[in-house]
Amino acid sequence: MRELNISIVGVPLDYGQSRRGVDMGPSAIRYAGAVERLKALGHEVCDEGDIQVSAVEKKPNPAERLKNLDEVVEANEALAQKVADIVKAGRFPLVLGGDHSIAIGTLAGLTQTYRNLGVIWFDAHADMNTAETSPSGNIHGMPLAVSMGYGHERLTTLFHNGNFIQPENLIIIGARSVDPGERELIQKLGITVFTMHEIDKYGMTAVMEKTLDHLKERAVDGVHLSLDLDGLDPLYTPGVGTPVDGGMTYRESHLALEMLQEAECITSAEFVEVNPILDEKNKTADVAVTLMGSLLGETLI
Ligand SMILES: NC(=[NH2+])NCCC[C@H](N)C(=O)O
Ligand SMILES: [Mn+2]
Ligand SMILES: [Mn+2]
Repeated sequence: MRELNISIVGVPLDYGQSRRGVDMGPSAIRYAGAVERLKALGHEVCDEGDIQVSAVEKKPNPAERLKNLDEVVEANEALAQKVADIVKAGRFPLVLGGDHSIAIGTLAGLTQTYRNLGVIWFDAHADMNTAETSPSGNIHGMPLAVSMGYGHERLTTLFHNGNFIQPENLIIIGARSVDPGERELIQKLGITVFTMHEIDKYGMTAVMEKTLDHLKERAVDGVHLSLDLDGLDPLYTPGVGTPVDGGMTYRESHLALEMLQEAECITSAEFVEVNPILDEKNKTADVAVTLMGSLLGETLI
């Protein structure tokens, strides 16, 4: 097993969507024992604390296409800088959300160093809306579009050196709620999506083998795993703001991450959308931590 120098960064941000509570995700994940679990596997772990997120009152503003744009930009700029510094120090960034808009900052930080980054996006959603296509105005539904250069200029230029994620380097796994504008962009860019249909039909083993083969063919120089806990079925992860029935099982998700561990390809990861207010006895954060274990070296025997 690879022994890593892991830097944990919490992002207590909930401005990328409308429900409060997901800002407490990092605390819930720490409480579930993330640091201890990873140390027990032999990794060196440094908890670098949380990114500062300014506290303002969330006011619905019907004229605002993108909700809380200033706050989302500010937190993501700080996160991008932090992630870039962690990578430059030769460490493995492990980012704890927070809503999924934080992937904008994580990916902007990573692409400072990685020129041909692969991204595995584990999610019920495609998160590929723009201001024009979004049904909600929630920025957590937009980070993938932004990371490929589509969307509001303040988001696409955030901490940016013009090095976007190549659409061919992106793989979405577990999708089952895709908006019309997202479907168009997926088709236009030829994004690889393994929806629940493909997972049901071929099984998770085949889906992960195809994912790994694809990234190898693309000759990526790093692979980021962005794991939205709503990718799993809400039976297992009820503490998320936008649950969608018919998701991946607990074992399918573990298998996927165990296969990524066996392939030793992941160079950074983030776990997002844990909302302890909506959760049942911290179940969703507990699942996030057991998944981190599988991703980073835990085996059943
Ligand atoms: N990261 C998430 N949970 N995203 C949910 C997005 C839901 C919907 N597609 C929207 O754009 O509003
Ligand atoms: Mn989602
Ligand atoms: Mn998401």
